[in-house]
Amino acid sequence: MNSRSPLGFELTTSPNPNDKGRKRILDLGNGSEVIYISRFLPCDESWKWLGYLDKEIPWTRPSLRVFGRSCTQQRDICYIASEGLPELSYSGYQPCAYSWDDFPPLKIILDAVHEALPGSSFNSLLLNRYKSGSDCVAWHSDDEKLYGPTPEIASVSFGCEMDFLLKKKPSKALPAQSTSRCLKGKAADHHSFMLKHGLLFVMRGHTQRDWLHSVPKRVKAGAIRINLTFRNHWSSKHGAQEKYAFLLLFLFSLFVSVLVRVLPVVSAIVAVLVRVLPAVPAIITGSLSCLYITKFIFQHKDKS
Ligand SMILES: O=C(O)CCC(=O)C(=O)O
Ligand SMILES: [Fe+2]
Repeated sequence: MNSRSPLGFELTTSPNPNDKGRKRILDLGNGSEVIYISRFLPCDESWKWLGYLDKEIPWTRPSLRVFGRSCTQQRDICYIASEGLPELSYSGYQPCAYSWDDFPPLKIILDAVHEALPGSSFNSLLLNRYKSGSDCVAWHSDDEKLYGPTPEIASVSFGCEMDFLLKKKPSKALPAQSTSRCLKGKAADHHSFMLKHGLLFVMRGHTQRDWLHSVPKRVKAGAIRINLTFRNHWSSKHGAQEKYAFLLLFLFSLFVSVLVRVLPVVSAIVAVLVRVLPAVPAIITGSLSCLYITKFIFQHKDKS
């Protein structure tokens, strides 16, 4: 796939077939997993993408309200969403939603991500730019209701390598101390990944429900890093469709359970009818004959 960028160079997403990165899947347990494909985009192309994104995207560094205090977000962001989606809002900030048509080359990466993740369907994109070593993302999970119960979040990285950390949320069922003791020797509750230039990293299943992630500050102030996080924003239409499907399923199961109870009664009535019906002509003829004989006897009795 090719598209001419506003900068005049060809932007492609067709990775070098000889250098195509392998898809690795890490099962985090309890229905959470991450996928990473290094060299998802070829190195040279990824540098072109970095240049394009750095110059063409209208980056903003928003002011947020966190625990009642205002602070500046420690990275630049931009938000792109398909038409008709409800507005995104977090920590008292509502980013302006740009359209995919404002940045047509981004559709090339969107298509490549869809191709790499069969069944995925992303309709919004949050772009992050880390300009210096002090830019970062604190521990959080992207578990907003608008992403649904098991969000799939696919992120493509460009530029300077940064660490991506995952840590398990404390279990609600057990006190914090006994949780770590219980998990000892079992599945790890911390993971660290290197977000390399051109890498596709995906979190899915219950990862947002059960895990926190962060991109910590770098000790050495390095070069710029840009990251694209593709998300599927549940529209109210999806929610309504789900409720409607649930109602239909409920009515159908109610109908089946009533049918299962009523069916034996109906079949008993049918069985009785099947036995009685052939006798009906005989019963009618017999009754009429009786009537006629009784009438005949009474008429002759009156005359005599
Ligand atoms: O920069 C990254 O790789 C992660 C960004 C992130 O976690 C987010 O935008 O929610
Ligand atoms: Fe995140």
